[in-house]
Amino acid sequence: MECFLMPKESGKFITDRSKDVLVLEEGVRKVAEMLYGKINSKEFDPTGWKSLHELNPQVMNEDSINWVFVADTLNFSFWSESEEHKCLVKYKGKMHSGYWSLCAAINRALDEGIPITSASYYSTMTLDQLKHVLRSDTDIPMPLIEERHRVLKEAGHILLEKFDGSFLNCVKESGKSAQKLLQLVVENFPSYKDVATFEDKKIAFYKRAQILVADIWGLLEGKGDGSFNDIGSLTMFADYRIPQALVSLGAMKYSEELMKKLKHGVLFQSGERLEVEIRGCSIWCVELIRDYMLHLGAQKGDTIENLNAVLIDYYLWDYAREHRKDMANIPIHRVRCIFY
Ligand SMILES: Nc1nc2c(c(CN[C@H]3C=C[C@H](O)[C@@H]3O)cn2[C@@H]2O[C@H](COP(=O)(O)O)[C@@H](O)[C@H]2O)c(=O)[nH]1
Repeated sequence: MECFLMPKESGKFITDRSKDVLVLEEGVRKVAEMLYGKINSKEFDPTGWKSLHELNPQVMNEDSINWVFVADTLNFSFWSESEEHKCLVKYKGKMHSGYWSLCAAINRALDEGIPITSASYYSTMTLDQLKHVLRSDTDIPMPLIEERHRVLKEAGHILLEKFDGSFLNCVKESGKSAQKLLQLVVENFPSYKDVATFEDKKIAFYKRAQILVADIWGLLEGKGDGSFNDIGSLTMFADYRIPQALVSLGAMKYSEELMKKLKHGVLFQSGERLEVEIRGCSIWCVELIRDYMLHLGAQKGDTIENLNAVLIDYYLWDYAREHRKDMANIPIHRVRCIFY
């Protein structure tokens, strides 16, 4: 079995050697102070996963757990060439873009009587059936539809073979450990194995695997099968939105060289040095933000209930969605892959 540095250690290893992405101590402190002011808000409470997002399942049951598994199996690469022309999915009278277009499409299918969250169904779906489920309400389709079809069928077959067709069985096998569930996911579901090589070191980001564990924790509000005693060991999820937010907020900085490529909309390859530096530095940057928030709490003598990289990530991701316009001067890095 090949051994990879886990995401946290990968983040540190990459940050210490990064040439085109910098983590800025001063900016980290500024963001930590901004977030500290929100520490008692809904956003920093596990119940926020449902109450803040109407498209997320609102009932804590096995169907919802299988909904999360399908959503996170397909949770990648929603960005479009142009902000004006992109895939949009209309659900209950509202238009949804990006990751939320996927959630809207899943809910639309369920409303139409298509059992899209049942492994016995999606493990044998045809490409045309999936194209119908994920159909856009604009003339721009959801990106990577063939890859989505491949990874969804593969995940469905494995879930049927190894976990009796339900992700709840995988969660139960983890014995309430986030790290155990993370390992079960990356060892059993190949499309979740989000790894790379950086300066001859095998590193892991495990973005979709970590967010899958976190979304189960959020759905179950950290209770029952989701009471992971080690949820704090997960890092932020290295996607293409959080780096944009971190640079926009001044906690991270790109070199002139890298900025030029981003502004030209260069297509990066998954695993290339610049892309790995962006993802790795984002992980470490959020680790430092969390540490500084804990330091602020200790200084003020506050007892902080829930503070972990997961809730910081969720907050920053929602923040980036709400401040899309303010962040327009910091382009996302464009990659087409199944990992994020
Ligand atoms: N780091 C991080 N990356 C996240 C998420 C989510 C959705 N999670 C929500 C669901 C429940 C929670 O309440 C979260 O609010 C999607 N992504 C990634 O973003 C990209 C899509 O972006 P856009 O094109 O703007 O929709 C794509 O790479 C996708 O994989 C997150 O939370 N954190």
